[in-house]
Amino acid sequence: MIKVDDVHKGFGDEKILKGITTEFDRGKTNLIIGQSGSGKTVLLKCLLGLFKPEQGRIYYEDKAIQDMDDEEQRQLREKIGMLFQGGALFDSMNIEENVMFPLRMFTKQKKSELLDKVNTVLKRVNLENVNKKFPAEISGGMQKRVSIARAIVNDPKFLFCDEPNSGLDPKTATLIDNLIQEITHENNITTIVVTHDMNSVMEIGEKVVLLKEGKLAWQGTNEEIFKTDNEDVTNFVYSSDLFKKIREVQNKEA
Ligand SMILES: Nc1ncnc2c1ncn2[C@@H]1O[C@H](COP(=O)(O)OP(=O)(O)OP(=O)(O)O)[C@@H](O)[C@H]1O
Repeated sequence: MIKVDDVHKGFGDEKILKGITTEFDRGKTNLIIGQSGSGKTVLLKCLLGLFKPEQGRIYYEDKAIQDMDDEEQRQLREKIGMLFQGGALFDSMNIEENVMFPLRMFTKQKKSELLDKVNTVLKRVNLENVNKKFPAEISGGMQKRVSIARAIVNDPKFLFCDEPNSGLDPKTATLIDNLIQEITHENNITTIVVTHDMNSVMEIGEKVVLLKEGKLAWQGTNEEIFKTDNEDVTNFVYSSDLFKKIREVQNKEA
């Protein structure tokens, strides 16, 4: 579990996060949504300790990052998996080397043990026989699966995904979403996904946090989001014509 308590963050005179309080649950896919510029990435960077809030605290389980010494922060980083926007694989490394990268940073195990772990996670994301290929030689969806394998190879307790679907066709995007959710449940991970994608909200939004202009506008589940009359939610969700039509049909049927 990650708890965010009254977090404020700005740059110069500009206030970006204006007192965010929420919780991200363990064993669930927690989604942060909101319009461009609402502060999603800034919040993610605060959670990761890359930005220091001017006010407020962020708790990992029971301990606030603000109270952790350097060694505790290093230990925390070991428990975090990151799935970056665009995959961010190293072009000059083959798939096996890409997935092994975080293990090399954090462990001193023998190469054969590392390779076992790499093969286990590649198998988990349904990728076999690609070890010696380079990122440019596989599809975007496969690259994304490699990125997921790399994010979970260290057996993280916390998984952060920044726009995991960007650049994927709808079917592949759904496969990636479902994979993230399955791994979250299997390993009881606290997963946080930053997304614009309403399909992701429908598919895997076990907890959804909507930001608007640096404030928490609404939070709830994917089932609740389509029922609420909260204006910020309806403005965000039904800015898409498709979802507007779905709502019209639902209202007619009701
Ligand atoms: N390092 C920084 N220095 C100054 N301003 C920043 C910095 N990082 C973000 N901002 C500002 O914070 C605001 C929120 O940005 P943020 O990237 O969190 O939005 P977002 O909700 O993630 O948007 P998008 O969906 O487009 O990625 C923006 O106005 C941005 O210019």
